[in-house]
Amino acid sequence: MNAAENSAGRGAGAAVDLRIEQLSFGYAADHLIVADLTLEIPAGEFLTLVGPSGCGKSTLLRLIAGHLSATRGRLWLGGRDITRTPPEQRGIGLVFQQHALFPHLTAAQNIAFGWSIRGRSRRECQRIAAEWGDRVGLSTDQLARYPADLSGGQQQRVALARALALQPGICLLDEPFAQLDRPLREQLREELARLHHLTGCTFILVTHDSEDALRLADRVVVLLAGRMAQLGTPIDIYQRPRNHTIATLFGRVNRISSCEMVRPEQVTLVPLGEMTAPTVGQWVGVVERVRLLGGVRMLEIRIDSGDCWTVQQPADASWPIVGERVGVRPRPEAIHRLEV
Ligand SMILES: Nc1ncnc2c1ncn2[C@@H]1O[C@H](COP(=O)(O)OP(=O)(O)OP(=O)(O)O)[C@@H](O)[C@H]1O
Repeated sequence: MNAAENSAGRGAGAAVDLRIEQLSFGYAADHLIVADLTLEIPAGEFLTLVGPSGCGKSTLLRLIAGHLSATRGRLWLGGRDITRTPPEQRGIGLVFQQHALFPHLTAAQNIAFGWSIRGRSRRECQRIAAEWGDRVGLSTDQLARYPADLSGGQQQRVALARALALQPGICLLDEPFAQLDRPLREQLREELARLHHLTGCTFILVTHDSEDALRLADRVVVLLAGRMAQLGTPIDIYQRPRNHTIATLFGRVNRISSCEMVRPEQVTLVPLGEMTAPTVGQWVGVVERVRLLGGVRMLEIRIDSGDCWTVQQPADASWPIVGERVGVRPRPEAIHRLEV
């Protein structure tokens, strides 16, 4: 057993569950930012929190971390009531954008900082830093550098290692990769999934990137104006969003009627000559635009009724072309009814 695993630090080792009970909070007395939120997160779950800017995602994370105190409600971590527990005694790992690394400490010293202030020897701290540095993909050379001499991605790896090295039962991540470019984000997304698997820790990730949210999560919480608007598996949220606002957070939406929608990959294109009668469940439109997006071909089709639909095809499709008239036919089983 290594020093980290052998630790007696609060929450060290096993993942813990979190219960949020009727939690409310407002920066001003007359305006709730988090409103009567109840949620149970089982130990080891990867939960993502998604919602439009200003809906209260970071505020909720700060309440869980203990940097803000709830106006109403309770928080239970591993069966322990932590509602009034100071942040440093909650045993929660944090990777927040605003939690900068200590500039005067090397990457290795940053990673082992939590253990160093708990009295671990220098040698133990070095070993912990090497072990966690390796787990997050930092080289020995990078571990010896100061944060200012590391790239943004490397700094976030240090922040991740620093949070996870203490083996918290739960780790809160607030947009950790928001500042990074797309290829790096994708790489770190995969690494985050690997680290979640490796540590078994409960993860709560705030993100405005719907792809992160859907790819990483066991379950997704959608917050709208401080309230839980939907909770479900990624497939639930993507294919069966409760309303139009939620649907648009997670990708393109084709509206069939005021309360029915279909996703772009669930629409079949039909040559006009092969359109069947009667015409219920199919429409005709003209291709206005074709774009290659990663591995797919996206078409924008102006339906005769005036609506614009997005239809997804494999990247190597060559039909139809811009200006052509086509039939569009949503797969009946993929048509989803929204609450209005
Ligand atoms: N310290 C503060 N004092 C007063 N209002 C605040 C404070 N911090 C945040 N707010 C307000 O609370 C609301 C929720 O903010 P929060 O940062 O939780 O949203 P968010 O969903 O994380 O947004 P984003 O995705 O833009 O980061 C916003 O309207 C914001 O302006």
